[in-house]
Amino acid sequence: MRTVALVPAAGKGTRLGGALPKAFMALGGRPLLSWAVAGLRDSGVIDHIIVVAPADRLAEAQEIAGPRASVVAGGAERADSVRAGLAALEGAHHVLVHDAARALTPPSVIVRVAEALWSGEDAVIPVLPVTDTVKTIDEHGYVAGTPARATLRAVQTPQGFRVPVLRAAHAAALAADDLTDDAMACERHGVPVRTVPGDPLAFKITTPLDLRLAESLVAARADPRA
Ligand SMILES: Nc1ccn([C@@H]2O[C@H](COP(=O)(O)OP(=O)(O)OP(=O)(O)O)[C@@H](O)[C@H]2O)c(=O)n1
Ligand SMILES: C[C@](O)(CO)[C@H](O)COP(=O)(O)O
Repeated sequence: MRTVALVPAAGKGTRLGGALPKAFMALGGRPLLSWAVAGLRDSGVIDHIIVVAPADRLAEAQEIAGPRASVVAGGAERADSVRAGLAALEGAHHVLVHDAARALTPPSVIVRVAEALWSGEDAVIPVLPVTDTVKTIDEHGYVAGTPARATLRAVQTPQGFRVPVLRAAHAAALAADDLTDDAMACERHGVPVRTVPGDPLAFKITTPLDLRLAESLVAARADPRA
Protein backbone atom coordinates (compact mmCIF):
# COMPACT_ATOMS: atom_id res chain seq x y z
CA MET A 1 0.00 0.00 0.00
CA ARG A 2 1.82 3.11 -1.18
CA THR A 3 1.87 6.10 1.17
CA VAL A 4 2.92 9.43 -0.29
CA ALA A 5 3.67 12.66 1.56
CA LEU A 6 2.52 15.94 0.05
CA VAL A 7 4.37 18.94 1.47
CA PRO A 8 2.76 22.36 0.94
CA ALA A 9 5.74 24.72 0.81
CA ALA A 10 4.45 27.41 -1.55
CA GLY A 11 3.43 30.00 1.05
CA LYS A 12 4.95 33.48 1.29
CA GLY A 13 5.55 33.51 5.04
CA THR A 14 4.00 36.95 5.45
CA ARG A 15 3.56 36.58 9.22
CA LEU A 16 7.21 35.52 9.60
CA GLY A 17 8.27 38.58 7.64
CA GLY A 18 11.48 37.09 6.26
CA ALA A 19 13.34 37.94 3.06
CA LEU A 20 12.53 34.55 1.52
CA PRO A 21 9.37 32.40 1.25
CA LYS A 22 9.07 30.66 4.63
CA ALA A 23 9.96 27.10 3.52
CA PHE A 24 13.30 28.45 2.24
CA MET A 25 14.19 30.36 5.41
CA ALA A 26 17.06 28.90 7.45
CA LEU A 27 16.71 27.00 10.71
CA GLY A 28 20.04 25.84 12.11
CA GLY A 29 21.64 26.62 8.75
CA ARG A 30 19.20 24.50 6.69
CA PRO A 31 15.95 25.49 4.96
CA LEU A 32 12.74 24.68 6.88
CA LEU A 33 11.75 22.49 3.93
CA SER A 34 14.84 20.33 4.42
CA TRP A 35 13.86 19.67 8.07
CA ALA A 36 10.30 18.73 7.12
CA VAL A 37 11.46 16.36 4.38
CA ALA A 38 14.04 14.76 6.70
CA GLY A 39 11.36 14.08 9.34
CA LEU A 40 9.18 12.38 6.73
CA ARG A 41 12.09 10.23 5.51
CA ASP A 42 13.17 9.34 9.06
CA SER A 43 9.66 8.08 9.84
CA GLY A 44 10.23 5.15 7.47
CA VAL A 45 6.54 5.11 6.49
CA ILE A 46 6.69 7.30 3.36
CA ASP A 47 7.31 5.84 -0.12
CA HIS A 48 7.53 9.11 -2.03
CA ILE A 49 7.44 12.85 -1.35
CA ILE A 50 5.77 15.54 -3.45
CA VAL A 51 6.80 19.09 -2.55
CA VAL A 52 4.50 21.92 -3.61
CA ALA A 53 6.75 24.96 -4.08
CA PRO A 54 6.52 28.54 -5.36
CA ALA A 55 6.57 28.49 -9.19
CA ASP A 56 9.86 30.42 -9.32
CA ARG A 57 11.67 28.05 -6.89
CA LEU A 58 10.99 24.59 -8.33
CA ALA A 59 14.66 23.75 -9.01
CA GLU A 60 15.72 24.96 -5.57
CA ALA A 61 12.96 22.91 -3.93
CA GLN A 62 14.05 19.81 -5.88
CA GLU A 63 17.64 20.28 -4.74
CA ILE A 64 16.53 20.56 -1.11
CA ALA A 65 14.12 17.62 -1.27
CA GLY A 66 16.55 15.30 -3.06
CA PRO A 67 16.17 12.80 -5.88
CA ARG A 68 13.48 10.61 -4.24
CA ALA A 69 11.00 13.48 -4.36
CA SER A 70 9.10 15.38 -7.01
CA VAL A 71 8.20 19.05 -7.06
CA VAL A 72 5.14 20.84 -8.44
CA ALA A 73 4.10 24.50 -8.45
CA GLY A 74 1.64 25.69 -5.80
CA GLY A 75 -1.31 28.07 -5.91
CA ALA A 76 -2.53 31.26 -4.26
CA GLU A 77 -4.00 29.62 -1.13
CA ARG A 78 -2.85 26.58 0.83
CA ALA A 79 -5.88 24.59 -0.42
CA ASP A 80 -4.89 25.41 -4.04
CA SER A 81 -1.39 24.11 -3.34
CA VAL A 82 -2.77 20.89 -1.85
CA ARG A 83 -4.99 20.44 -4.92
CA ALA A 84 -1.95 20.95 -7.19
CA GLY A 85 -0.10 18.24 -5.26
CA LEU A 86 -3.09 15.89 -5.44
CA ALA A 87 -3.22 16.35 -9.22
CA ALA A 88 0.38 15.11 -9.42
CA LEU A 89 -0.26 12.10 -7.18
CA GLU A 90 -0.24 8.74 -8.97
CA GLY A 91 -0.62 5.19 -7.69
CA ALA A 92 -0.86 6.04 -3.97
CA HIS A 93 -3.41 4.58 -1.55
CA HIS A 94 -2.72 7.06 1.22
CA VAL A 95 -1.49 10.64 1.36
CA LEU A 96 -0.04 12.55 4.32
CA VAL A 97 -0.32 16.32 3.86
CA HIS A 98 2.43 17.93 5.93
CA ASP A 99 3.24 21.65 6.24
CA ALA A 100 6.87 22.54 5.50
CA ALA A 101 6.32 25.08 8.30
CA ARG A 102 6.06 22.26 10.90
CA ALA A 103 9.77 21.68 10.47
CA LEU A 104 10.51 19.95 13.79
CA THR A 105 7.67 17.40 13.70
CA PRO A 106 8.93 14.19 15.32
CA PRO A 107 8.83 11.08 13.08
CA SER A 108 6.74 9.35 15.80
CA VAL A 109 3.79 11.66 14.99
CA ILE A 110 4.10 10.81 11.28
CA VAL A 111 4.13 7.09 12.14
CA ARG A 112 1.02 7.44 14.36
CA VAL A 113 -0.95 9.09 11.56
CA ALA A 114 0.17 6.52 8.96
CA GLU A 115 -0.60 3.54 11.20
CA ALA A 116 -4.12 4.82 11.96
CA LEU A 117 -4.70 5.19 8.21
CA TRP A 118 -3.37 1.72 7.47
CA SER A 119 -5.74 0.32 10.10
CA GLY A 120 -8.65 1.46 7.91
CA GLU A 121 -9.43 5.09 8.80
CA ASP A 122 -10.32 7.46 5.93
CA ALA A 123 -8.93 10.60 7.55
CA VAL A 124 -6.55 11.06 10.51
CA ILE A 125 -5.22 14.21 12.19
CA PRO A 126 -2.75 14.76 15.07
CA VAL A 127 -4.09 16.96 17.86
CA LEU A 128 -3.10 18.46 21.20
CA PRO A 129 -5.26 19.61 24.12
CA VAL A 130 -5.77 23.38 24.27
CA THR A 131 -4.22 25.11 27.29
CA ASP A 132 -5.80 28.59 26.90
CA THR A 133 -9.50 29.26 27.39
CA VAL A 134 -10.89 29.94 23.91
CA LYS A 135 -13.72 32.43 23.18
CA THR A 136 -15.85 33.07 20.13
CA ILE A 137 -16.43 36.77 19.46
CA ASP A 138 -18.94 38.81 17.47
CA GLU A 139 -18.21 41.35 14.74
CA HIS A 140 -17.99 44.18 17.35
CA GLY A 141 -15.30 42.44 19.40
CA TYR A 142 -17.60 41.29 22.22
CA VAL A 143 -17.48 37.74 23.53
CA ALA A 144 -20.20 35.57 22.03
CA GLY A 145 -19.41 32.35 23.89
CA THR A 146 -16.94 30.04 25.54
CA PRO A 147 -16.73 26.52 24.07
CA ALA A 148 -16.02 23.83 26.67
CA ARG A 149 -12.23 23.53 26.65
CA ALA A 150 -12.30 19.79 27.22
CA THR A 151 -13.85 19.36 23.76
CA LEU A 152 -11.28 21.56 21.95
CA ARG A 153 -8.05 20.40 20.29
CA ALA A 154 -5.28 22.24 18.44
CA VAL A 155 -4.66 20.56 15.10
CA GLN A 156 -1.25 19.79 13.60
CA THR A 157 0.07 18.05 10.51
CA PRO A 158 0.67 15.59 8.89
CA GLN A 159 -2.98 15.02 8.16
CA GLY A 160 -3.52 11.62 6.53
CA PHE A 161 -6.20 10.52 4.11
CA ARG A 162 -7.23 7.74 1.77
CA VAL A 163 -6.42 9.37 -1.58
CA PRO A 164 -9.89 9.13 -3.22
CA VAL A 165 -11.47 10.53 -0.04
CA LEU A 166 -9.27 13.66 0.00
CA ARG A 167 -9.65 14.13 -3.76
CA ALA A 168 -13.46 14.02 -3.50
CA ALA A 169 -13.52 16.29 -0.43
CA HIS A 170 -11.27 18.93 -2.04
CA ALA A 171 -13.25 18.79 -5.31
CA ALA A 172 -16.48 19.35 -3.37
CA ALA A 173 -14.90 22.27 -1.49
CA LEU A 174 -13.59 24.03 -4.61
CA ALA A 175 -15.80 27.09 -4.04
CA ALA A 176 -14.97 27.39 -0.33
CA ASP A 177 -12.59 30.23 0.58
CA ASP A 178 -12.37 29.43 4.30
CA LEU A 179 -10.55 26.08 4.40
CA THR A 180 -7.75 26.30 6.95
CA ASP A 181 -6.87 22.61 6.84
CA ASP A 182 -7.61 19.56 4.74
CA ALA A 183 -9.63 17.76 7.40
CA MET A 184 -12.17 20.60 7.14
CA ALA A 185 -12.90 19.63 3.52
CA CYS A 186 -13.48 16.05 4.70
CA GLU A 187 -15.73 17.09 7.61
CA ARG A 188 -17.93 19.09 5.22
CA HIS A 189 -18.04 16.06 2.91
CA GLY A 190 -19.34 13.83 5.73
CA VAL A 191 -16.09 11.91 6.24
CA PRO A 192 -15.35 10.85 9.85
CA VAL A 193 -11.99 12.29 10.92
CA ARG A 194 -10.02 10.29 13.50
CA THR A 195 -7.68 12.04 15.94
CA VAL A 196 -4.35 10.73 17.26
CA PRO A 197 -1.98 12.45 19.72
CA GLY A 198 0.20 15.19 18.25
CA ASP A 199 3.41 16.55 19.77
CA PRO A 200 4.41 20.04 20.98
CA LEU A 201 7.50 19.86 18.73
CA ALA A 202 5.22 19.75 15.69
CA PHE A 203 4.36 23.44 16.24
CA LYS A 204 3.91 25.56 13.13
CA ILE A 205 6.64 28.15 12.56
CA THR A 206 4.39 31.11 11.79
CA THR A 207 5.81 34.20 13.54
CA PRO A 208 9.33 35.48 14.34
CA LEU A 209 8.85 34.22 17.93
CA ASP A 210 8.17 30.69 16.61
CA LEU A 211 11.38 30.80 14.58
CA ARG A 212 13.35 31.96 17.64
CA LEU A 213 11.91 29.06 19.62
CA ALA A 214 12.86 26.60 16.86
CA GLU A 215 16.38 28.12 16.65
CA SER A 216 16.91 27.72 20.38
CA LEU A 217 15.69 24.12 20.31
CA VAL A 218 18.12 23.34 17.50
CA ALA A 219 20.96 25.19 19.25
CA ALA A 220 20.36 23.18 22.45
CA ARG A 221 20.32 19.86 20.62
CA ALA A 222 21.43 19.34 16.99
CA ASP A 223 18.23 17.40 16.25
CA PRO A 224 15.53 18.17 18.84
CA ARG A 225 13.41 15.31 17.44
CA ALA A 226 15.95 12.58 18.17
N1 LIG B 1 -0.50 29.30 -1.11
C1 LIG B 1 0.07 28.55 -0.16
C2 LIG B 1 0.04 28.95 1.20
C3 LIG B 1 0.66 28.15 2.15
N2 LIG B 1 1.29 27.00 1.75
C4 LIG B 1 2.01 26.19 2.73
O1 LIG B 1 1.12 25.75 3.75
C5 LIG B 1 1.84 25.63 4.98
C6 LIG B 1 1.08 26.32 6.12
O2 LIG B 1 0.86 27.67 5.74
P1 LIG B 1 1.38 28.93 6.56
O3 LIG B 1 2.12 28.51 7.76
O4 LIG B 1 0.22 29.86 6.68
O5 LIG B 1 2.45 29.53 5.55
P2 LIG B 1 2.38 30.87 4.74
O6 LIG B 1 1.13 30.93 3.91
O7 LIG B 1 3.68 30.91 4.03
O8 LIG B 1 2.34 31.97 5.91
P3 LIG B 1 1.65 33.39 5.90
O9 LIG B 1 0.17 33.15 5.98
O10 LIG B 1 2.20 34.06 7.09
O11 LIG B 1 2.04 34.07 4.60
C7 LIG B 1 3.23 26.22 4.78
O12 LIG B 1 4.19 25.17 4.74
C8 LIG B 1 3.10 26.97 3.47
O13 LIG B 1 4.31 27.00 2.69
C9 LIG B 1 1.30 26.63 0.41
O14 LIG B 1 1.87 25.60 0.07
N3 LIG B 1 0.68 27.41 -0.52
C1 LIG C 1 -3.05 22.99 8.38
C2 LIG C 1 -2.75 23.66 9.69
O1 LIG C 1 -1.35 23.60 9.94
C3 LIG C 1 -3.45 22.89 10.81
O2 LIG C 1 -3.27 23.53 12.03
C4 LIG C 1 -3.17 25.12 9.73
O3 LIG C 1 -4.57 25.24 9.70
C5 LIG C 1 -2.53 25.95 8.63
O4 LIG C 1 -2.91 27.30 8.81
P1 LIG C 1 -2.13 28.47 8.06
O5 LIG C 1 -2.85 29.73 8.42
O6 LIG C 1 -2.18 28.13 6.60
O7 LIG C 1 -0.74 28.46 8.61
